[in-house]
Amino acid sequence: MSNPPPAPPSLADLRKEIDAIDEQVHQLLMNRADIIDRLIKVKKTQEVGSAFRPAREADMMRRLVQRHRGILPLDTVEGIWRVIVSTFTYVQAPFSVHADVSVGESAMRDSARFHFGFVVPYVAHFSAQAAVEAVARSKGDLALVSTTSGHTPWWITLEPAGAPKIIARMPFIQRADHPAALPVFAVSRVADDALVLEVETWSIRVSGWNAQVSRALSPLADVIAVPDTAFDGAALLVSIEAPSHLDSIKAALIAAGASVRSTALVGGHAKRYTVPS
Ligand SMILES: O=C(O)C(=O)C[C@]1(C(=O)O)C=C[C@@H](O)C=C1
Repeated sequence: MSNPPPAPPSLADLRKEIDAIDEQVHQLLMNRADIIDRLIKVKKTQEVGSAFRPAREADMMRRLVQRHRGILPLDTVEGIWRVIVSTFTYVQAPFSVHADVSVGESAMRDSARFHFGFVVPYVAHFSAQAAVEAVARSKGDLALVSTTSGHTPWWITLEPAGAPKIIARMPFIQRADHPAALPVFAVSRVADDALVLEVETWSIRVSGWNAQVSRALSPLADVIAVPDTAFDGAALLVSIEAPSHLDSIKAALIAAGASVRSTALVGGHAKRYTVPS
């Protein structure tokens, strides 16, 4: 005779298991905080201004996605880790997020809260220029601006040495129906060795800008263009990823009939990582 199947666990038993896991998760977070406390001294965060290390974060988010499985939504896991990592960034050196809400208040606020949580102060600005200028006046604050639209060439503020730079593009993990899908550049001052240039962002000023020149560039790079009617030209923010290169962009501009008046590297970010649907 076979034994009767074991009785299913009671609700109280399952809740005991959940309590034990919650305690472990909480304990592990406190252990993580202790490590951050030691890391502050090693990293000399206070001297540089910002503790944000976008390349490290992009890598952490990629690994998170790659090992994730099961019924827990990836959106939830990514959101939890964004709050953990950005809170520990804040704990090392407090900063504010200055967001350009001219591209849509709710989408920008969702992006700021998803990526930086509620502990990091959020400051709304009515233009990208104002957000970037607030960062330029600060020691380690960070601006969020759209990667796709520009009413003014705010990136010119980033040209001088010592000015803040584009340091990240978020979301770090792209996928269909991302809960904070608005593509944004993060602009901040970071240590030179923290700048990642897998994709370079260049400020390029051109003369002879027109639709044909714009079409010639679009297969080679992502471009935001602000036409400058006084000079028949434009201020461009061009995101360049290998195999494209600044020289190939310049050559394409010239071949299409434009001339290049100036170029300046204004930052960079990790390669875009897309989760297949
Ligand atoms: O690795 C670092 O440099 C850290 O400061 C730690 C940490 C984290 O909490 O994991 C926090 C901020 C950085 O942007 C990256 C990672």
